[in-house]
Amino acid sequence: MRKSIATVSVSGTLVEKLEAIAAAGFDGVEIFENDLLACPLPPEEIRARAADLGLGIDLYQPFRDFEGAPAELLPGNLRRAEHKFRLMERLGADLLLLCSNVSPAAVPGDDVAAGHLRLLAERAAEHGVRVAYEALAWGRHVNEYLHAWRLVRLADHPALGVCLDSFHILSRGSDPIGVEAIPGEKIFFLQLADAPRLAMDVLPWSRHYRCFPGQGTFDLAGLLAGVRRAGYAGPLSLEVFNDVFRQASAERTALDGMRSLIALEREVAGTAHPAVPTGFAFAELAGPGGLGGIPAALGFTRTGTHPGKPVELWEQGGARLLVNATGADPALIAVGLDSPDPAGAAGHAEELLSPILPRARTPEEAELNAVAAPDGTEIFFCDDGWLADFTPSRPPGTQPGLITGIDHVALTQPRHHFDEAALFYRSVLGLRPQESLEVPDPYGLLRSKAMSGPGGAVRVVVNVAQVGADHLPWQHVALACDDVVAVARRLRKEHPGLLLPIPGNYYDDLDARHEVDPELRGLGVLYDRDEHGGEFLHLYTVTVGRVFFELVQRIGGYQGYGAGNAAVRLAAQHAGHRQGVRPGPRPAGVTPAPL
Ligand SMILES: O=C(O)c1ccc(O)c(O)c1
Ligand SMILES: [Mg+2]
Repeated sequence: MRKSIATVSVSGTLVEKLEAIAAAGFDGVEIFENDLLACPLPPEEIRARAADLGLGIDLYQPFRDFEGAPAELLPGNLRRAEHKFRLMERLGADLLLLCSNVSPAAVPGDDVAAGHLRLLAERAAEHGVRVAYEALAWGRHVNEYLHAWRLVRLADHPALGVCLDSFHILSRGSDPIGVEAIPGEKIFFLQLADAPRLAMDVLPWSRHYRCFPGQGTFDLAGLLAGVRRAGYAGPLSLEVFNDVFRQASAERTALDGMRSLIALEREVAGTAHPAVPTGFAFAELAGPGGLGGIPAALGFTRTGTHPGKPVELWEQGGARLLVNATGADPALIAVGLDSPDPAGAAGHAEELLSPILPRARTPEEAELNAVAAPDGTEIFFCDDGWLADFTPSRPPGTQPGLITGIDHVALTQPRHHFDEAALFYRSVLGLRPQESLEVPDPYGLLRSKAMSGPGGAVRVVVNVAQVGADHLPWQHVALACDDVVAVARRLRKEHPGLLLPIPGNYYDDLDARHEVDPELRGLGVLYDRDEHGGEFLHLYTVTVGRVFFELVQRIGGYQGYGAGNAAVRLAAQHAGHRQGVRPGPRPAGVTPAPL
């Protein structure tokens, strides 16, 4: 379907917005009035600029506070409308969006409102303009889409139809099934926005927190399927008011919007994701100086070396780490995911605008494709072939140990790209959002979202500094094990400096909440319990460069991440860093081993 986006959804001047929108491949735009008013170009030139960029002007908006206005305001309102119709002729736009009246002065009564709508449609038709009437969720008398449709039917004019906006429909909890009762040709326009579930009034929720489809919690695929069944064949148009998008790169936001529409169309078509990853193949760390000896200290064995690159393979149980000696500072630089169909997964990623990264490869090396996650981490789609690229330094066989695999990786996002990350992991990798929360940090606030694949085989936590530091420094690899206490005992004895010290106050509070093994206190093991009795024991290493390790033990089906302990962990990490090295940004020039 034709794809459009409202100019309000991206940052910049009107011309910058149009350029970014065109570059992302959109067919059209909704011109938002504020963007036009602030633009130094006359409407004819805006029209020409859009045409040069290959963009149609699908809609001009918003026109406000018209239907049901007190009688004495009608002449002035019609005068306003005439001006806008003439503007639209200059702009080459033939569809005007009318928002339902929000004025406290608006009078109730469907007959009056429908009469006004008819009048507006008659005047519009004289200019070759059509009017799409939208029920704002906070409209004074009209705030339900089916009410807007009743008025359109009453007004009964060919130049009048409805504009459906997913936010106004779904934020109020209206049943979207009603869209199927509206004849497709009377749905003049469809605006799409998602939103996180927030307990707040609909107006600030709409004006500050909308996001692209797939970034929030609304069932947009269900709504779109219904609108299509109704026979709607017009554009899918993103209309997102979002405080972060207003600051972010317009190019990146527009591209992300396009990705969201492609993913939505695939979801409606039932081709959402062909090859959801089934596990972690490896985590690759830039490890100059061997990561401070942490892999060996944690019980990993070096099992192979790459013949052509300074990369070592370290294994324990089902966990594999690649330690890449390039780079200035330790960091997590790539993640390998087991894929049932690596080629299909790579093709899917490309369709979702995540290009396969260029990679130097000798003919003997396994063919392996990677895409860049929003934070720059390279995500590889793997089958078992890549292991053969390493020259074994041991006889083959599983390296026994207490660690059994990789439980999750936690990545930190650039400040403006948290929603982009959620959409990337959901649409490109097929992971589902699981847990979203805010964690206090001594110097700010961290926002965190866990995404996971079927059965929790792949778990990715994305973090972003909500307030405070511009770019959160730390990433981590969480290793699964069957007995965290045994690991902790051994580390305490053999590498006492490796474990992150946890304050006694934490254990006093833990004792107040749960009866736990008193040994946890001395070992620095943290604890959580869920409402089903599932338990979580975990511990942290100190940080090297940007990265640290967590060891986790899940008991009784626990699905979380010990979120309640994250604030204590962050404070302990900051304390450690004030005594030692401060964390730096991701080292420049580190290229993941293109296996
Ligand atoms: O917040 C608003 O005023 C507003 C304006 C135009 C729209 O299409 C909309 O959905 C909301
Ligand atoms: Mg709207």
